[in-house]
Amino acid sequence: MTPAIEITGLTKTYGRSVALDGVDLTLAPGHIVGLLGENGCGKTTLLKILAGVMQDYDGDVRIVGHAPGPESKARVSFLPDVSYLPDRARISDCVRWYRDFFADFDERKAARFVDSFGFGTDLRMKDASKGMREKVQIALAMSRDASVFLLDEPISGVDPAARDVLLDLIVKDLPEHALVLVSTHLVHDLEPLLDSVVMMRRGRVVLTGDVDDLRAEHGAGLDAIFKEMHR
Ligand SMILES: Nc1ncnc2c1ncn2[C@@H]1O[C@H](COP(=O)(O)OP(=O)(O)OP(=O)(O)O)[C@@H](O)[C@H]1O
Repeated sequence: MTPAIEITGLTKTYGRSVALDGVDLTLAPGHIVGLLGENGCGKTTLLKILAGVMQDYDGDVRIVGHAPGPESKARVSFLPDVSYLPDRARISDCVRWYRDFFADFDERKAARFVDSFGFGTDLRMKDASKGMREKVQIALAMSRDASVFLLDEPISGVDPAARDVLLDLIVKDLPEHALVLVSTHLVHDLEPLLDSVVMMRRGRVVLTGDVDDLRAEHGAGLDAIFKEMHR
């Protein structure tokens, strides 16, 4: 089966600063993978390149066999770590834009998700809290029938009780064979969801592995492994 993501020698610099330093990474479809690492280690940069929104890099990147571009973008659902929905938009507008823009968008699925939040589709983004915006953005991103979901810090703004609801939403009705690559600092919250992890440090991938294998090998949970690595 074609890898969901295949990266060879990926290097990205911002001026003299090296954000990604020769990243090699292959991820198979059908997994939920945590992208972990300290602040500034390159997670967002990596996700932006995979999403096709950052084009200036060296190395080879393939998403389901395609270099980042229109074909890969049609297969990738990207949730950035910033709020991108316009203030004036109502939730119903956002749902309509997604429907018009993405052929694989499931409007009924999105409506179910939004319904479950209980704040109605007339809500304007300017009146939504950070957490509410995050919920809407996750609902939109997860309502696509994508092959690869790239989620950058999806639950950082929501309260602990809402986190579980959103994590359920992320895994619920996931398209078969989809890869979910999710960056997070909330290792403990995401650990139950993850099949495997990619740990980064200073622009490099320093550890990859199956979560159960890592736990058995280190005799500790991901949080402890992460802290140990970054000590
Ligand atoms: N637009 C930019 N211009 C210059 N340097 C940048 C820019 N964006 C990121 N960087 C630098 O690139 C490196 C990687 O940043 P990136 O945002 O990818 O890290 P991150 O792992 O997502 O961090 P965090 O966990 O804090 O979100 C950092 O050193 C950062 O300062």
